[in-house]
Amino acid sequence: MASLFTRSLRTTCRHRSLGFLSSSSPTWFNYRHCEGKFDTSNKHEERDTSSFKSSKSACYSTWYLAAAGICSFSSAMLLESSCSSLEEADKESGQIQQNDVRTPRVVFVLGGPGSGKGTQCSKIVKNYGFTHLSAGDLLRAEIRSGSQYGAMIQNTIKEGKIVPSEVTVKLLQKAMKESGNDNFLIDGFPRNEENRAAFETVTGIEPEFVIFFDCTEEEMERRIMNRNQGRADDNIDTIRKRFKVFVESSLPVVEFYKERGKLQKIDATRDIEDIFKSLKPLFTPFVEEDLLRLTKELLQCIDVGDYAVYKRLCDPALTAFEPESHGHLVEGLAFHKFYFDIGRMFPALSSQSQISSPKVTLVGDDAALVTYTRLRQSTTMDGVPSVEAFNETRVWERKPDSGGMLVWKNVHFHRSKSPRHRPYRKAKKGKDARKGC
Ligand SMILES: Nc1ncnc2c1ncn2[C@@H]1O[C@H](COP(=O)(O)OP(=O)(O)O)[C@@H](O)[C@H]1O
Ligand SMILES: Nc1ccn([C@H]2C[C@H](O)[C@@H](COP(=O)(O)OP(=O)(O)O)O2)c(=O)n1
Repeated sequence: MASLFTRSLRTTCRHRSLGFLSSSSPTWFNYRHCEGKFDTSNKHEERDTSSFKSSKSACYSTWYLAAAGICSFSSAMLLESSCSSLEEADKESGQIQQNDVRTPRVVFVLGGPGSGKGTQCSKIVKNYGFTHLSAGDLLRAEIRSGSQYGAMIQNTIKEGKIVPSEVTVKLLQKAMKESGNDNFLIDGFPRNEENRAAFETVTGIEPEFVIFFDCTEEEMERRIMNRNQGRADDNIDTIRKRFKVFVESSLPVVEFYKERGKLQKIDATRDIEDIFKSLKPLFTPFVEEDLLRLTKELLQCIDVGDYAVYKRLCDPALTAFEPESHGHLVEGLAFHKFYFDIGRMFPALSSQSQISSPKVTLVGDDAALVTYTRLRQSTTMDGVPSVEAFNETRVWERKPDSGGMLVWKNVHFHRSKSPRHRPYRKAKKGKDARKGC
């Protein structure tokens, strides 16, 4: 963190070169994510974004956007006004925008009625930060809302049949927009070929994989009869009809994904914890990806001097060993904030970092080590380019945020010293020359 002293963080110079990354860029980012009210008519932003992409630094720019989460799917969706009913959603169909940097992750969860889809989904949500969208719950909520589709949905469900895809896809689309997330567990969908094709056509999204809870009818029937949620369709007549519809309409969808190598079949007759254990490895790669993305975002906010993002990503009790602490363990954020603060005094300097040879090691469910070499390019006060290479280890821990959601926080880091390399400067004799690599 302390090399911020020389690299001086975010610079006016970069603000200018990256156009829309003005001094208010963090606000821009937060605005989209927290309030979702960004004005799409903002010409300044549109113009600057396009020139940014076409610039020489497009590579870095794209990386920056991804790292900062600026172009996430949820942001794109939040750009659109949220609609309060399905009727309003009608007017907006097909408007989920997939931005180019980060596509949403969608996992479909299939299985017969009572196979335990909802039960496992709530465990996945708690552990992996997905938004759970149950097609059945959305349809039941639509009935309760008194919408024009209510009676039709109610009758269809009572008959154990499948509601037309047009309605279900719109409800899903609306819920996705409103979630502010870009990781979705979609439960009880697609239930037939029509559902599958409609979702893909309207959203353009393909699932990462599809979980299929394989359970016997006897066991499913037993579970539903004990479910006690007062559902109109949880009676023996409707249950039998639902089983029939499942075999005829939903199993072909399961087969479709099996042929495409996307199916994860789970023996759902076991007990709840056993089933969850076999689901965990499916989500581990997402956790690793997210940790790497968070680490990049952290380095990026250091480079650009965005303390607000740094504070969001780090635990207030962050500990660190870094060359600047001279072998002492630094505790808390004040030591690091100092460098962000003085960064503002050196607006002519700029820097950017890249991660090389990253390795993510999960330690149980709630802790992880991310190790890598960080290559940091910067310019000195006299405009000379320089490259440093640090070996860094960051310890991340998953902790509840103020709203009780589990989020990853950087709780400790360790950074090595770096030999300084100045590619455009003749090596001096003596001490400096030995430092260069
Ligand atoms: N593995 C399991 N073993 C026993 N009961 C279960 C299991 N999974 C879920 N249940 C119970 O069975 C009922 C149906 O589960 P649910 O998650 O609602 O199924 P689905 O969403 O597939 O219809 C619930 O009452 C739930 O508590
Ligand atoms: N994609 C979907 C999902 C559910 N439905 C309707 C028809 C289903 O029988 C009911 C209940 O579905 P839900 O997934 O909540 O419950 P079960 O898995 O059947 O226990 O909703 C639908 O029409 N289309």
